[in-house]
Amino acid sequence: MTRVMICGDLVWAHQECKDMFNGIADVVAMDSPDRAHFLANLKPGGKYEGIVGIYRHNVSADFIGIFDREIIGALAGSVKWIAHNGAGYDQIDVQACKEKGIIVSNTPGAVDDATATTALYLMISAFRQYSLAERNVRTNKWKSGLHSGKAHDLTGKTLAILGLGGIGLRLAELARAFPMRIVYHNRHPAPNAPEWAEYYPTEKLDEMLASADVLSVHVPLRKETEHLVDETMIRKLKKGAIIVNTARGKVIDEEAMIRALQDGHLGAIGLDVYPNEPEVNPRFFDFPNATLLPHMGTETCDSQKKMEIRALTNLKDFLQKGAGTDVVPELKGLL
Ligand SMILES: O=C(O)C(=O)CO
Repeated sequence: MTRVMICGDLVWAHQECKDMFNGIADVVAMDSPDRAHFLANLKPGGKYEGIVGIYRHNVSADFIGIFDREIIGALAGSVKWIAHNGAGYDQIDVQACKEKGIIVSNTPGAVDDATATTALYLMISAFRQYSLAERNVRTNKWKSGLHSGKAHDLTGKTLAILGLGGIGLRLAELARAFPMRIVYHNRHPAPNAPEWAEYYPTEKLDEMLASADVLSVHVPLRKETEHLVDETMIRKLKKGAIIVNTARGKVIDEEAMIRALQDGHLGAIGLDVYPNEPEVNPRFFDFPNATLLPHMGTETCDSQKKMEIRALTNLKDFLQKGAGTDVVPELKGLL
């Protein structure tokens, strides 16, 4: 029987997994305690021999590390599909997969609600000083250090979205309810952008930044997007602007962001992601105007179940129809 591997525990979709692969594949759990054990068991005679597809979750990196060139190189020729659970697939060396003819899929759509509401929470907290206010209550400081002069309504403010994909679009819809003015930058106009979302192409990016009260980052981490939000971009925001990041920490130059908080150019920040998670730069703890979360963009049972099912469906569709629907853009040409 065909074999597929679950690499990183399933939490919510056990029954769905059983139903989906019943009669079409044996499901093998990756239970290696470390990378050496994993690599050894990919070899002929090892417990993962003969697998053709892999369901992968980032939690597996805690044991075997990320799917870098070493791991991709060690996968048997039988492996043709990696169904990643998550929107961001920066923990998989997609170029190495391409060279080996392995397709990678992700779970766009399934993450949109939970991640957009996380960005919304960070934005509201940043505008209204709610993070500091909560810290105050817990330490018996009441309104100490809270000034209405530093807090703002969201109504009428401009939200600039860097990367209007599924998450950015959901955030735009939520923020529109205040109402906020919505502007966005993509390399090309987003095909499903509503008419009220104003598009700023690269030539007009500076204009967008200068008009933004808050910049929310929603681009995937790739070589080209590492430190995309750099000193220059941050300084083009108006004084007192807010930055929110629920995408990936490395998309922003963290040192530049800290400098801009220190000299007051940025009014506040809201972060769910950091360059070297789970480490958080302790310098952020000194800023009363920083709202910080431990990467919980999709930490809801509803969304995580959707994500597990979407990743498993990609794997099942690969087995039954030759391809899943959510192939990552870099590999679409391989099909
Ligand atoms: O889906 C992703 O890429 C995430 O980061 C989940 O929070």
